[in-house]
Amino acid sequence: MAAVILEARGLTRHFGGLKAVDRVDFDLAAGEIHALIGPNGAGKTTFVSLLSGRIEAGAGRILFEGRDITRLPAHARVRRGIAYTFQITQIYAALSVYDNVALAAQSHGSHPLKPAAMEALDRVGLTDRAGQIAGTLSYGHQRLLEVAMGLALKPRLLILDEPTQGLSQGEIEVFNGIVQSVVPAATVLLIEHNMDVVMELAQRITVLNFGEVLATGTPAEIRANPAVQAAYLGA
Ligand SMILES: Nc1ncnc2c1ncn2[C@@H]1O[C@H](COP(=O)(O)OP(=O)(O)OP(=O)(O)O)[C@@H](O)[C@H]1O
Repeated sequence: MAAVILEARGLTRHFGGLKAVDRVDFDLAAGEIHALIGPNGAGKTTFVSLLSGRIEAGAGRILFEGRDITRLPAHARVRRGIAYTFQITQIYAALSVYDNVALAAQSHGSHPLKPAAMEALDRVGLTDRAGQIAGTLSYGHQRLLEVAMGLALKPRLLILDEPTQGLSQGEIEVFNGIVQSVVPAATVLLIEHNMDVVMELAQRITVLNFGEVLATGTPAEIRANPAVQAAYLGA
């Protein structure tokens, strides 16, 4: 296996009595596309929120590029190269498409700003819409803008939470191409319910169930795993 870029050990987050993420061990290989799947409520969003620092771990630790980031605030993790695009609410609806991406590029410290912002827009195919007010974009284009904002941060690790939700088939194909273009320079961790997207993109898949890792493996191994079929794929 390639070098490990991110390592979680015993990562845990409970909400009251609910074990949303429970003692999870997880390795991400540098340069891979890794999908995180599992039934609704399995703990996927909570898990990536722990990795990005949006929420604090109850126990366990996270190493990123060999350094312990468990207690770092989210913004410090962004500076280390972890970008988490999670929800459309990240977009500034009243600003132009360009300004949204430029803000992300600026927070990365890119200089000059314009080429960095335009490159990110070009990668998601939104160059022609640079001047448009972001809130007037179609839903699919807003999701692509969100990905462009993530790319403008020049991440080492890009975490995408259900990025294809609500996209048309054509937009999904564009999205798949974008993700494939990001690796292996960067690493991608993808929460995804669309199994066609998972099977096309992922080199490895981790299945979460009730806050625990049920299985990790290649797409073929995961498809053939009886426990996964019972808990998720066959459902
Ligand atoms: N802030 C919170 N307070 C209390 N419970 C929470 C909180 N966030 C998540 N949970 C609960 O933790 C469990 C895991 O939720 P999470 O959103 O991580 O699952 P998920 O696998 O991402 O689900 P989905 O596929 O539906 O997005 C769920 O039972 C959820 O209701």
